[in-house]
Amino acid sequence: MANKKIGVLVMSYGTPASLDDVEAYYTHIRRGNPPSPEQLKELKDRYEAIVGGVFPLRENTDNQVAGLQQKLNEHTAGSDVEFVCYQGLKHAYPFIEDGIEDMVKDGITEAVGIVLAPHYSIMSVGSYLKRARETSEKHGLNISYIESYHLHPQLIETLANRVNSKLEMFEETGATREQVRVLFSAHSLPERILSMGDPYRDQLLETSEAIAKRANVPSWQFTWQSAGRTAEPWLGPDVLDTMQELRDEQVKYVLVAPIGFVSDHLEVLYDLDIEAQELAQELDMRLMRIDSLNTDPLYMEVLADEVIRKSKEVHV
Ligand SMILES: CC1=C(CCC(=O)O)c2cc3nc(cc4[nH]c(cc5[nH]c(cc1n2)c(C)c5CCC(=O)O)c(CCC(=O)O)c4C)C(CCC(=O)O)=C3C
Ligand SMILES: [Fe+2]
Repeated sequence: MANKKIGVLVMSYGTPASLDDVEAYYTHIRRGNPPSPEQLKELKDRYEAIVGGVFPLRENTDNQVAGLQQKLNEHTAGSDVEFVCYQGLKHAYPFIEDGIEDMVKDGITEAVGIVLAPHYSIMSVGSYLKRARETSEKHGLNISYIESYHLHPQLIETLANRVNSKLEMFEETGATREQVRVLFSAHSLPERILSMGDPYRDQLLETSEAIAKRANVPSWQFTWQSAGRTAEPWLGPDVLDTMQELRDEQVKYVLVAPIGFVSDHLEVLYDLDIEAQELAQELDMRLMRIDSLNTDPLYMEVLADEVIRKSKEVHV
């Protein structure tokens, strides 16, 4: 029988639960400033284009948390430790603060926090951890964090498999591996993160390089996507500009691998599958993307392994 319960705070960006929730969600992202009707319509249109009436995005995260819980149970069966997962979202209910308060209510005193994003940035993971830290301190919860896991061997393995299987699909249609340009991509952030010494870009390049090596990718480069529309400069080049350049280089086959995202989100289903795909048609280019990890057992193993390792370090 388990006599020690350790809480696991599973954090992510959060996605609205329905089309009606988009306004409140967007207002939260904009730090309480409601979007203009035009901005709201534009975002709602993007969601509508991908969900077609149903709204499956929240389920992706719910399923990942359930998958991690199950993996952790497998690992701890018969031991005296039990892990209990709680969700904490940045911009939607249950918020990071709610997850921590639920743990405290359940009598949990020790916890590990992990984010459903492998790469650390002050502006992404860093801000999740800051909020978790502040709320935990208020409640006297002893919580430690996994900041990144961008080179975890099973993460590289499963992403390399996904790249490989799409390269094979290209080969089946008559292209050679050398003719396919693999574009590793991630969510852009404001350029100023670089002068802040942020590890985000370097970690993304390390993941890309490790996958390229393991999957024997002859031709690849890194590009950004989904930049915000604010006045300040965001990291580039953007995937759409990169595709224009590839056309000038006569590249006909492109495989995009959005390694900064771990499940099917707006950035994958809209920015890549609709927007980038439309451009590919215009450029007479064949564009594919790797499947998202979602509840991939190897990804669940990565998360469980990180949580167990951290808990052994801190909560012996
Ligand atoms: C680094 C990063 C990740 C990856 C790491 C991580 O996962 O943390 C990420 C993920 C996500 N971003 C998401 C959605 C949105 N992000 C926005 C806006 C912004 N993202 C930013 C950064 C990131 N975002 C930033 C700096 C902004 C500007 C405002 C702000 O400072 O926050 C906006 C506003 C409108 C727009 O600009 O499009 C939306 C709707 C969804 C859920 C989509 C769904 O529902 O499927 C997910 C997974
Ligand atoms: Fe975002």
